[in-house]
Amino acid sequence: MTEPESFLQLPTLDLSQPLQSSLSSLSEACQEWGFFNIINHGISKHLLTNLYSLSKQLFTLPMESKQKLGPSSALKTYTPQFIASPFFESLRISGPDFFASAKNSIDVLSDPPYVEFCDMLQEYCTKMTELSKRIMGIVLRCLGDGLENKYSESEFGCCQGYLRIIHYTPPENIQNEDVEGLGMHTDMSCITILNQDEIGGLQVRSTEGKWMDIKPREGTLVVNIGDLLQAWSNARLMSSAHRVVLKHSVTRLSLAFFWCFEDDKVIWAPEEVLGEGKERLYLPFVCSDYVKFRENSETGRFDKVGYTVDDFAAIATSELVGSPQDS
Ligand SMILES: O=C(O)CCC(=O)C(=O)O
Ligand SMILES: [Fe+2]
Repeated sequence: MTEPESFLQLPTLDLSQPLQSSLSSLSEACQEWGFFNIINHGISKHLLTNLYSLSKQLFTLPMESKQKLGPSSALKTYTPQFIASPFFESLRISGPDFFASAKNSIDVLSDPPYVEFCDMLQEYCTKMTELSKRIMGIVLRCLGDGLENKYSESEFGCCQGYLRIIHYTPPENIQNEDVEGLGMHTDMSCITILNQDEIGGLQVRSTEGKWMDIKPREGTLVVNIGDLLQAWSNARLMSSAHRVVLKHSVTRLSLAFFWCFEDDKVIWAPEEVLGEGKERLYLPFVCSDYVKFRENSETGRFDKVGYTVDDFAAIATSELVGSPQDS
């Protein structure tokens, strides 16, 4: 496995400041890495500490309990270890009614249920929804003047979010080796907002194939562009491959909020977004068809390099994989 050679210095968007001064560094970061940091985002330390502590408790429940929400249950909100990786498990909370989604799962898991946990998840996800809308607007501004007003509602107005609480349990006694907690992949979202704990381990792959650490910083959330936005922007915004490496024998917890197009949305870059003189790079495709393609090609194949939207809809490879219109 390649050793990361350095850590990546990403631009930080301060949401309490006027945007103008950071717009050009942000545009560059979105094109080159598809990753940037945000601060002063309105998520309190208190909320995060409580969410982390209750989430950790939840993952210490016995496997028989957690399996009640596993892939063969009715809810399917829990992903046990050995699906994404041997060390990764997660719980999914879906919108638009985050409280109901959290309560459905937590009622099954614990008796008595943690109502305060559902309240916190509702608060966190509602804030993430507001943040996602705001950040989407900013990213559209990076693509050009006037695009925020033009497309925020018309193209992104039906986006929905979901949260994944992710718990990593590394093997004991890791010694000078990188253990992948989550293998190389791109996100299937428009944007993802990630809170990683102080353990670190998130890495992004450069175009030359070098792994760069994205170090955790207190009070900072990481935003990254996902495949849906890469395709919608005709690859002017980059959905970079990333992974999580476990370097210490301690558990790690992260909160990943995915902001996605509605299932039946057809992804097709508007003319004005294509970029000057640029050809179209993607065939139109239906969002849920891409999600299905990824699920079918990845389940139980955590040792394989992940597929991306380029494998699914890039015009150059369309003859190999077939376009969604053919099926
Ligand atoms: O756990 C992390 O820090 C990253 C998770 C991630 O990349 C994902 O769930 O897509
Ligand atoms: Fe990811």
